[in-house]
Amino acid sequence: MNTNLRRLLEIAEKDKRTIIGLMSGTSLDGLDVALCEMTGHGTQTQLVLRQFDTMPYDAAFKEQVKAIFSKREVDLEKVCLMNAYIGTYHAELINACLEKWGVSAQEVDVIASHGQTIYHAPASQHKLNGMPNATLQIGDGDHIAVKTGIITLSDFRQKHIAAGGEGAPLAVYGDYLLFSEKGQNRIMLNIGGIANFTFLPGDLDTTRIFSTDVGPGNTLMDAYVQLKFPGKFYDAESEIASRGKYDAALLTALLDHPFFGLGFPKTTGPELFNLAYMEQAQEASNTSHLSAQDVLATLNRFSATAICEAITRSTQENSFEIFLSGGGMHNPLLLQNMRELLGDTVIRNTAELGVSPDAKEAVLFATLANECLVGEKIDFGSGKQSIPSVQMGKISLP
Ligand SMILES: Nc1ncnc2c1ncn2[C@@H]1O[C@H](COP(=O)(O)OP(=O)(O)OP(=O)(O)O)[C@@H](O)[C@H]1O
Ligand SMILES: CC(=O)N[C@H]1[C@@H]2OC[C@@H](O2)[C@@H](O)[C@@H]1O[C@H](C)C(=O)O
Repeated sequence: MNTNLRRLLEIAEKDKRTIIGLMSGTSLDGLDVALCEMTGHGTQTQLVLRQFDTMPYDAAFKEQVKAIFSKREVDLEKVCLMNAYIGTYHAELINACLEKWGVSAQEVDVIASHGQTIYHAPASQHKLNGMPNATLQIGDGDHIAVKTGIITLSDFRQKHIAAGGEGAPLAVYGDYLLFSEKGQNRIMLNIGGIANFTFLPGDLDTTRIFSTDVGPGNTLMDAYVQLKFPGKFYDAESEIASRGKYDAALLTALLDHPFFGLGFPKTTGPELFNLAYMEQAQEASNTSHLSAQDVLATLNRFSATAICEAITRSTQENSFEIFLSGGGMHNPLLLQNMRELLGDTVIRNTAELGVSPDAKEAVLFATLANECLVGEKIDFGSGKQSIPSVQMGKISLP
């Protein structure tokens, strides 16, 4: 038997697995690297987060990715090159983390790599009859496996689509396995570039679990800051937006899109929520004259409104607690706007559940890899909210 295949079987038979989860999102702030120790599987999964770092991307790399990111027309050669380049770059960042942590590659059983989404095309957005939901993440897993010497699982989203989903959100699997709590309805809300949440019922009725994107999180605010304030990547501590006030006419125009009328679940991305979307709303509301501070305050209110309206529209429960994760939770004005819109709803974060909010998405991919290696079918959701019951991840042997 191939020695790597034998190694894979040995890993699957271990009581405890050491898995590195990776996440690189739409903000392009860096590669999230989470070193996880996992025992069990399914609802018996036990996780210890041993190490976590976000390895920052250099400015040149951010520009290289942005040149091929969420655009209908791109230089195909650049896409081809970046698939290999990102795989190699991620491998280098992983090796740097292992050295920093004093962990040898031999101690790591597998890597779970999300890769870098460069285009997301659910049928509700591409509207091409007869064509499937589709999504594309690059950063090839074979390059990571060879350059770290560690078996690597990658490209998780394709199986989700093959089994009837839109390739996202995948957080629902880890949210359900790690954060369900009897007697407490929970909303696991991730505020990344795009905001998404999972509803976890306190009665543990798995047919009532669902997960959906809700609209922009940080992505529009970040894009606008990068446009208007060169050298800045985001509105740290909402310092800029806090000096403005939101414009009701622009907010109404931003919310006036068919996406917000779609049922749940649904997914989206910067393919829709981008600067062109904002400029169209400004033209429609005759608000192109607004100051940068007022526009940013309005984009902040827009994200908060999209999030809160989706939660209240989709959750029939009269009591639930929200657990935040993702970088948007560090945006004070966004949280203030959400509290205004949600009243006395309790807003906490996943650190209170033992998982750093910044590490959560990388941890979720480690959980998906664990399920691929030792999990069994999980049946949850129902009807249109049904969630593909599949193990995900392509396996790359070093
Ligand atoms: N101190 C802060 N003040 C305001 N915003 C912040 C702060 N820290 C982080 N953010 C926001 O969080 C973003 C990074 O968050 P995160 O890493 O979750 O994004 P992401 O990985 O792109 O998410 P996703 O993959 O879900 O799109 C930053 O681009 C910024 O918008
Ligand atoms: C195609 C893609 O990369 N989607 C991301 C994006 O970022 C947030 C939201 O949109 C979510 O649906 C998803 O990532 C998280 C990790 C998910 O799949 O749950």
